[in-house]
Amino acid sequence: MAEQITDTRIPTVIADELHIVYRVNGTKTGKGSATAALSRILKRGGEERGVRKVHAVRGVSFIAYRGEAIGLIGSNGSGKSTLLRAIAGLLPAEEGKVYTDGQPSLLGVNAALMNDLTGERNVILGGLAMGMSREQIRERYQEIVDFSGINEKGDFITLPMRTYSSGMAARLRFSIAAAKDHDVLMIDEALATGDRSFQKRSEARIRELRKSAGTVFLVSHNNKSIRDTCDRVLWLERGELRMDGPTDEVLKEYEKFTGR
Ligand SMILES: Nc1ncnc2c1ncn2[C@@H]1O[C@H](COP(=O)(O)OP(=O)(O)OP(=O)(O)O)[C@@H](O)[C@H]1O
Repeated sequence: MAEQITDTRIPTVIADELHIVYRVNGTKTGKGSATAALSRILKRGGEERGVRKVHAVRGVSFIAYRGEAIGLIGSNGSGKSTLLRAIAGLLPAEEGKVYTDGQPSLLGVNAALMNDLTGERNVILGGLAMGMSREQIRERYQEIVDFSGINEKGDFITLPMRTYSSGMAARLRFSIAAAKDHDVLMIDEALATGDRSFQKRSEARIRELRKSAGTVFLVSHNNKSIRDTCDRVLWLERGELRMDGPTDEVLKEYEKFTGR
């Protein structure tokens, strides 16, 4: 008899046997030269010489559901950021597929705001980039600035972002992204950069975002942040999914692996 389907959860992201490969040019002698570039252009078909492939994600499959907060862990270079960028549609799949419900938003520490513009202008720019109207941004503006804590030590919001410390800039980026309810919000290491009180505020906001029915992915090397925010963890190692399960179980194995 056919098995009855009782799963009523709503999938938001499906990765099906996903492979991501980077191609790096100019890895042979004469790398950056104009003649090397020209010969690359002139070469047709086959694998080009001097092009190195980096197979960063190798056959990863999982289903994420609405209301879940999923931690992504793994040692340096294991493919966490690459996987997030692929889910956001910023990298093409070499093989396999990613399906998403709605537009995923990727919030990286390097998310592109304009360094020469003031914090104020960047709040507007970031809001518009996320699809908010000017009206919505105006309504939320003070909330974003207060949440970021940028103005706690003076009127910094009217200074260009290049005058901010890396922690201050990361806080502002997080605050802008967190001002909107997202279908799928992906956060790459943002929590590691703020100070402890800001980390606590952002963890609370992540929990709220989850409640408003979205899915949150969090990449972090801070096991405590993962423990406090996520109920499920994906552990990547050398581009492969080594474990997928409840936070406590996966972190226990991961801590054994890393010797902590
Ligand atoms: N733009 C790129 N071009 C070529 N290779 C890349 C590129 N970005 C990342 N890689 C390679 O892909 C692999 C996975 O990198 P990725 O940044 O996804 O790892 P990560 O798990 O996020 O690492 P970390 O914890 O250090 O941030 C690494 O081997 C890295 O060298």
